[in-house]
Amino acid sequence: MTIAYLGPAGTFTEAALRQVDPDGNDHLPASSVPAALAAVREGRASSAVVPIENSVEGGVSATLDAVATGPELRILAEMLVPIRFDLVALEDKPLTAIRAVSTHSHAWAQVRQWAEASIPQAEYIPASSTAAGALGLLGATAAPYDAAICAPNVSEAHPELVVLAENIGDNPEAVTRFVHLGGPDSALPGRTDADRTTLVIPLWEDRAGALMEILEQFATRGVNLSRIESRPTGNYLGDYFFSVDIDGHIEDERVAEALVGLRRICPTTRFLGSYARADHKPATVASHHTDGAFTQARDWVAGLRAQKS
Ligand SMILES: O=C(O)C(=O)C[C@]1(C(=O)O)C=C[C@@H](O)C=C1
Repeated sequence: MTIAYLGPAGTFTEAALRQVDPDGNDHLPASSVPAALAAVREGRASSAVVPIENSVEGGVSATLDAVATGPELRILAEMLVPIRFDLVALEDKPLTAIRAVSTHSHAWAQVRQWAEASIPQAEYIPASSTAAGALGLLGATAAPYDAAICAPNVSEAHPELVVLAENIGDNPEAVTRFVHLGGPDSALPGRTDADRTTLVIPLWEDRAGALMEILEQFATRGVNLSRIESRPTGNYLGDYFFSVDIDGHIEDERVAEALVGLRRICPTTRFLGSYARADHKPATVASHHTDGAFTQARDWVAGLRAQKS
């Protein structure tokens, strides 16, 4: 049961993976989100863990785009990881002496204010992950940077790294949401009282009111959206899809009814999964949007239709 993840060891993604598989060691580090997902799609891994949303930076585009096209995948679970960044180097030195610093672009976005105030002279060098940036300092060949920004557990695992500044994130409450994905035939996680469903909705027809028509499918069934982002398909300018998280499980009548409506107006709508929310926050459901209200109304219509001569 190999699990692929955005590696190497020491990334925040690995911390999320440890929540799913604390003692396992059949973990396959990948150098990018698409590479981790390709390992599942090509059968080299049974599942993968990747970041999907950060409380400061928003959706992780690499993940939103990679799951929107290509062979389908299913989200099995989500995990939350509190984000804490340290600045590390190979030797102790004043912050004013740092020439270039490396980290993942999402991490850089979360320390930007600190960096502007504390190391304004430093050039930013992107890394494929926070741990990859830090481990680059330890490589056999000299890295084109002399400091890196990573999770504290990287310097804990590699005592050669000196921590120059601790807890440098602009928002100390930052959290990243990760998802555990399997192949399209993965068993649907059971319904709890606090679930989330993730969808990809390509804009079927570019016309006035198209987005409103999509949103109406949720609004009229009492389904709350917790995230909506538009992403370019890459096909041509102005061609977009929506990446959407809604409160609830496909086994909830209101969610199932909304998906029926959605699929009618956007026939290429993609279901990415229904799974338990990591924060266990239950959806607020009005009495006329409960399972009972939907089945009662449906039974009423079925009864009327059965009265044929
Ligand atoms: O580079 C890492 O350590 C990752 O796990 C990736 C990632 C991300 O893509 O957002 C995860 C959490 C942090 O927000 C910064 C980077």
